[in-house]
Amino acid sequence: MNVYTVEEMRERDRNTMIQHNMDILTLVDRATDEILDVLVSSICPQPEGKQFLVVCGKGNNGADGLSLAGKLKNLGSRVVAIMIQPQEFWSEEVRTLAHSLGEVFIWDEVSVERWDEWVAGSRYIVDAILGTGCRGEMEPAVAAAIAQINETGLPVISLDLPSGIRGNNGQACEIAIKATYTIVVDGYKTGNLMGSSSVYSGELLLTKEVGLWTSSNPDYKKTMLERNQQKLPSRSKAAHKYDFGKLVVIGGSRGMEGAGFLAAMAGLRTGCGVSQLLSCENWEARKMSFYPELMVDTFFDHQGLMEKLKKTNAVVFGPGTVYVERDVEYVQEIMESDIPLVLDGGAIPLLNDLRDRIQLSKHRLIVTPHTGEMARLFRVTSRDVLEDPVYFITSFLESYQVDLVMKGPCTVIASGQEMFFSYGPNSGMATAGSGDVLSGLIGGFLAQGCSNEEAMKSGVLVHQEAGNAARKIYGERSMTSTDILSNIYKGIHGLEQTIAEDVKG
Ligand SMILES: NC(=O)C1=CN([C@@H]2O[C@H](COP(=O)(O)OP(=O)(O)OC[C@H]3O[C@@H](n4cnc5c(N)ncnc54)[C@H](OP(=O)(O)O)[C@@H]3O)[C@@H](O)[C@H]2O)[C@H](O)CC1
Ligand SMILES: [K+]
Repeated sequence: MNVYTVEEMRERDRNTMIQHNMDILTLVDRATDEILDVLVSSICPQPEGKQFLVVCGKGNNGADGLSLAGKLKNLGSRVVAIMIQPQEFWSEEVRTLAHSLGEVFIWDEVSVERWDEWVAGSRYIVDAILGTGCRGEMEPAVAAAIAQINETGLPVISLDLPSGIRGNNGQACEIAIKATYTIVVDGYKTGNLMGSSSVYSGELLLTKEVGLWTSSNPDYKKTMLERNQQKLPSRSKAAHKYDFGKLVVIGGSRGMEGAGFLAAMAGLRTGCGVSQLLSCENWEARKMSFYPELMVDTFFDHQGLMEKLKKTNAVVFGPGTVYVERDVEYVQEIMESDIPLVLDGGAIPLLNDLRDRIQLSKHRLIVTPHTGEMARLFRVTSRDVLEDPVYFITSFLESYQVDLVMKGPCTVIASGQEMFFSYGPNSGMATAGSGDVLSGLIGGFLAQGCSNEEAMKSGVLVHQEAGNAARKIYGERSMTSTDILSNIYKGIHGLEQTIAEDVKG
């Protein structure tokens, strides 16, 4: 399933029209065939006799609304179509569609009584006010309509995006539609997945592709992260524990001891044979091991560290550490050895110190910042990153030449010329230690010989599913990172099951 920015979507529309000699009305017609298909199959199986209140804007999102209204009418539904803007502002396409629909009302001319009567008689509201064309400032008439729709209590079906959610970053304008369903046309927009979109979108439902031109060579190919893209490391019954790899987590510090333990333990749960937590001299992990199955040790200098990393297949550096300049040399040494390395937490700011030396790394580094850590690296605010996440992801790849897992409500894996979006909103994942579990999972897969891409994908998928399983038991409020950790097995089972089904065909 592809993901597009608004600019990419516009380019696709433009090229489809030029290369296939197609006009906007044909595109809208194709889009609403697919929207109707989703509406009937997933929301309202018997639309005949039911009333839909369809509220439309002056652009192509509004054209989608009017075209859908016509098709619902043909199926025997009752339709009340309202245009927000007066006629002089309508696009050519909107004019044509409104004309063929027959009766269309203008927002400013609708009395309160009429509105109340329509709301009382309707089963659904269709929100076709704004789609990908939404810009920041909200016009008063649009804001008023959105507020009034939100107050009705009726299920709202938003077309493409909830009106007021911006198509690239998912940020809400000062007001936005609170949808029950959002039917997304042709491919996810980055704004369907990121920012606060999950608060407004309700259930996301994607239409089939509508036959738009698609670049065979995009700057960055963007897709949804899907389970069936994965394979797990193989396991032999005759194996020795070192055959399954050894992970070392260099983590924890005074006051943040648990982070290192969570990461090391998460790694062990992926199936690696040995997992060790190493702490440096200022905090002796040995004195407080929470888990008997972990090896725990301390190092005091370079030599001590490299000695301890013998027979190590992957290192995660940074869960629960704080930035110390001395760590630059430790990280550099690991980079120059043959050991795959994940930089997390307190080790992320070291990237700026290491910038000139990253090319010396034998393995491409994996870095796992959340948006705040990303912002600090670029010396901007988190708000700046949230305003244009795709720009910052691409800048990150280009500036540092590393692989990236940007953690957030929608975690994004970025590597080379590709991005993978993992969408599955769960507020319970925003809890202390959740990121440490994730970096440990990625490290655990790396230690078993997975490539960076496989380890990042499996790590993110397992983390999300373990989080969903923890939510089922404890709920989003009460679940903690220990609960995510103890449900990792369910995430792994999920992946194993998908792989088994794929093999069966
Ligand atoms: N890509 C596809 O497969 C297809 C998508 N389609 C649908 O088209 C929309 C995008 O349509 P577009 O016309 O580009 O944009 P919108 O309909 O979202 O709205 C643009 C108009 O709204 C005005 N606007 C923008 N922001 C605001 C605001 N905050 N307050 C008030 N008004 C606003 C803007 O007017 P200007 O004054 O700036 O000129 C625009 O005119 C996409 O989302 C799909 O639903 C088609 O189906 C074709 C296939
Ligand atoms: K909309």
